[in-house]
Amino acid sequence: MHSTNLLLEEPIRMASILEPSKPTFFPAMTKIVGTLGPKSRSVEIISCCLKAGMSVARFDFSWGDAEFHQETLENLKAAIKSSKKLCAVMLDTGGPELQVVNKSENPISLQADSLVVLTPDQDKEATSNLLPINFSGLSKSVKNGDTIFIGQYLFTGSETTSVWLEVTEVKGEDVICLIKNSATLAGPLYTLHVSQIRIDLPTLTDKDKKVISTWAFRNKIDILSLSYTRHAEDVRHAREFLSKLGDLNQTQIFAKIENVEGMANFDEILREADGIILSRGNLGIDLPPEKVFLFQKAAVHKCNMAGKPAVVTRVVDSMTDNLRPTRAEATDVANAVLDGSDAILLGAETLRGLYPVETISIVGKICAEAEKVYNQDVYFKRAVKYVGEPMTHLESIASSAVRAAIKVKASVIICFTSSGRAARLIAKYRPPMPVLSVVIPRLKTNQLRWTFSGAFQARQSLIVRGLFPILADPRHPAESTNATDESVLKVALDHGKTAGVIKPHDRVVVFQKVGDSSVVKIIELEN
Ligand SMILES: Nc1ncnc2c1ncn2[C@@H]1O[C@H](COP(=O)(O)OP(=O)(O)O)[C@@H](O)[C@H]1O
Ligand SMILES: C=C(OP(=O)(O)O)C(=O)O
Ligand SMILES: [K+]
Ligand SMILES: [Mg+2]
Repeated sequence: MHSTNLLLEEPIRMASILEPSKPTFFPAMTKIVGTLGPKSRSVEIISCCLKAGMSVARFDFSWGDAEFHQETLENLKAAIKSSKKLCAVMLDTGGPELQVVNKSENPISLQADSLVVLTPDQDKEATSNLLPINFSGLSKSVKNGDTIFIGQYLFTGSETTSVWLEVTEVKGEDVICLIKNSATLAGPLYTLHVSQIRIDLPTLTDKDKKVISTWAFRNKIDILSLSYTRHAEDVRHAREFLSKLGDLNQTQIFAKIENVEGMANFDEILREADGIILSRGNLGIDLPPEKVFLFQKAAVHKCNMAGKPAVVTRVVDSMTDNLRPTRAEATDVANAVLDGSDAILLGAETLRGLYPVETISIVGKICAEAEKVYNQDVYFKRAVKYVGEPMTHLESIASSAVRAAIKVKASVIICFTSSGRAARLIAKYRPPMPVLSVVIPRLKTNQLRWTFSGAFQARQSLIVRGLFPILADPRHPAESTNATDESVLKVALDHGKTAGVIKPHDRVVVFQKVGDSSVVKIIELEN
């Protein structure tokens, strides 16, 4: 590989490593998505999560019912209000997920070198030799020698509750497997992953559609996380479904790449999706271990070049019950940032972990350190080269804004945006300083009522590295006149000052569109 692929500012003085990190108003430019569940659903804990740096809350419908998630969401709203921190809401679908059906919920011990039968007959009791599952097509999909993994929901890999099976025989609808390691399945939800096998179920299931048209519709979710996306068509289909549900036509779709089929169709999926989640939990099982990092580097790079957010999952599993991550995990978080990720998604750590707040805080600190040595210069040149010439006016000005901000050592970039597009384009060039994206609402009508756009767009930028949104007052006219021009800018500057990112005599780069032209201006503050 070419040496410029090392996206690290060099050289680093060893002594500088020990310099304590300066406290900043925000933990990191990289965003943190927290999965909310039993250990992270009180107003108090969620407030602490927000203050520690969580900017997106994930509600995973693989698990829990709508009522449970609604209660958590109401608490999230209260926490947002009291902590004055913005947070986007992400709904994660169940999708074609295979599950063990264990009605009694009694623990089941599986012995290495014994046989176990997977059966679609859900009336049967789960035992050490028989596991009912929620899918009748398994016997048609697998063949002898295939590998099946069964793990607790949000398995971390370090439990003694995960088991590997090898298919030895297919008998009617049953699949007979050899147990490769001893394990005890204890807990309410166990998922199955069959390595590199296509599961003949729709990506958006009937259950998912029901949840979206009720829970998601009621709560106007910002981001749909589409589990097990395998084709661009999956994204198009989900988009069409959302488009008929009122405000959900503004919801973004993040495709979760969880298996080799999604990986093989990555380019076309990326074209359709608004962002990508690298679901390393499932993908880490589908791929041979030695290939996981290659996928990550290639996928994050493609997302960066497309200017679409890349989210990496399963980073500090061991923090589910430990106060410190392992060395490998801490290094992995930093590498995800150096690879160019926008956000880190926490699963078991925040959902059922003992230390949800500490986890967010430590991950934020690691991200911040990695950002400091991220080789923006190499990245910038690569991004410009990738786009080629001629660039669109907007992209040319957006990248120039980032360059200007670096050259004049601006403390922030202020970007006016309505759709969020301009802010995302600036973020694409990975400025080392925060971007305050001032979202200017647009008045729109569906012939029944007038509404303002902007709220979705502001929250959706909470998953993009470096973007910090401010929703402008809708009473300001969208068209910038000289009078409003200064006033909205002043609100943004005041916001930056209160937040501590802008100080007297700082330089600030402002990006805006005036009429049809994109404009960058550099302002030097007096006080
Ligand atoms: N200084 C300013 N004060 C208030 N509004 C502004 C200012 N500068 C630009 N705007 C408005 O912000 C909006 C930005 O939206 P737009 O340029 O369409 O961005 P995008 O392509 O990101 O949606 C425009 O309506 C523009 O008139
Ligand atoms: C986040 C993941 O998926 P799930 O929704 O099953 O947690 C993953 O596989 O990494
Ligand atoms: K899920
Ligand atoms: Mg998964």
